[in-house]
Amino acid sequence: MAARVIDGKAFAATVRGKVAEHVAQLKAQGITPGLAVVLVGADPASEVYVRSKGKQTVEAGMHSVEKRLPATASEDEVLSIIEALNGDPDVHGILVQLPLPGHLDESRILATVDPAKDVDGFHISNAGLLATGQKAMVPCTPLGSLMLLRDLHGDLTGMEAVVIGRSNIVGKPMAQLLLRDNCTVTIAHSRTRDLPAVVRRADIVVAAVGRAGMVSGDWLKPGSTVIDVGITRIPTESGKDRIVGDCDYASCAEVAGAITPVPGGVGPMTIACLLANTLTACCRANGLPEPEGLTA
Ligand SMILES: NC(=O)C1=CN([C@@H]2O[C@H](COP(=O)(O)OP(=O)(O)OC[C@H]3O[C@@H](n4cnc5c(N)ncnc54)[C@H](OP(=O)(O)O)[C@@H]3O)[C@@H](O)[C@H]2O)C=CC1
Ligand SMILES: Nc1nc(=O)c2c([nH]1)NC[C@@H]1CN(c3ccc(C(=O)N[C@@H](CCC(=O)O)C(=O)O)cc3)C=[N+]21
Repeated sequence: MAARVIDGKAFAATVRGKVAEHVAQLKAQGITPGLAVVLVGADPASEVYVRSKGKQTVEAGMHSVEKRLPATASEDEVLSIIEALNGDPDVHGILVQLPLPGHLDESRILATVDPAKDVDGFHISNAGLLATGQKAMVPCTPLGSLMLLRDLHGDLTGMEAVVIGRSNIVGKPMAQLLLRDNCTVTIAHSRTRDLPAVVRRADIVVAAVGRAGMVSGDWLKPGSTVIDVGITRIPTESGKDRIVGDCDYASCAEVAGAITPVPGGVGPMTIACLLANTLTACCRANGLPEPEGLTA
């Protein structure tokens, strides 16, 4: 039987609608949540994301700030922009678009963002809070993936989850969230022996690798849920890029019980969760109760 297609695009629109409702309530009290995006250099893919983040921020009723620096910007210039945003009371969320140009020290830059405004959840203090089961800012892509899984399955307790990829921005926080929801979690990576056999154990597979079509349907346990985080750009004859995931969609959709498409799966959830995190940060900054259903 063909897998159910998990409509991340539609779910993300619902999340953004909830965020917009909360924002309207805050604005009635004279509070406008604000998100600042810092973009260093002009990577074309980053330009696309930053533009759609700005548009969706404004559509949700929030204040949107864009700080652009040339690819040649010095580390001190980037740090002083972040420090200014840390001190700006109209800004509740700060996102430094990755990847950064190679001459910049990414960990030093991310560590400069005020953890309370770290809507990406990349600051080590947020990573540590998440790992120790405390209230944190949770990275957007794992948070969005978890929302899709909870919507599909309700309680995840006892499920076997295999996360492929161990990056600090996707794989590791994803594994932490699944663990917190009582899954039995395995993290696989490039040194994993017999990856297909590991994946075959999984009720839930999260693929966050960046290798187009790597996971094939015959790796999957029939009926399992596949969350495809990967995004690889493939040039097409028309000159416009097409994006594909880490899973071979055609063969996986024959075996899985449910699968996220690329595009239209996890990607839109990432941006919706960025707005949700900005709202959460704004509520915390103002000592107000947090929105329900929009945090982990
Ligand atoms: N949809 C969205 O919103 C988002 C999508 N992405 C996409 O998700 C993907 C992953 O991103 P990110 O985590 O930043 O990537 P990284 O490159 O930081 O991490 C990739 C991970 O995949 C592992 N890996 C590489 N090759 C293999 C292999 N052959 N078998 C098993 N594991 C392997 C690596 O292992 P090792 O550690 O051993 O090197 C590493 O842990 C990318 O395609 C990215 O574009 C990212 C963020 C948001
Ligand atoms: N500090 C930081 N935080 C990030 O969250 C971050 C980042 N840097 N750098 C790049 C990655 C990638 N990322 C995506 C966001 C949205 C889509 C998205 O909306 N994708 C759509 C389609 C987009 C298209 O067609 O290109 C989809 O999958 O349907 C994808 C990927 C966030 N990232």
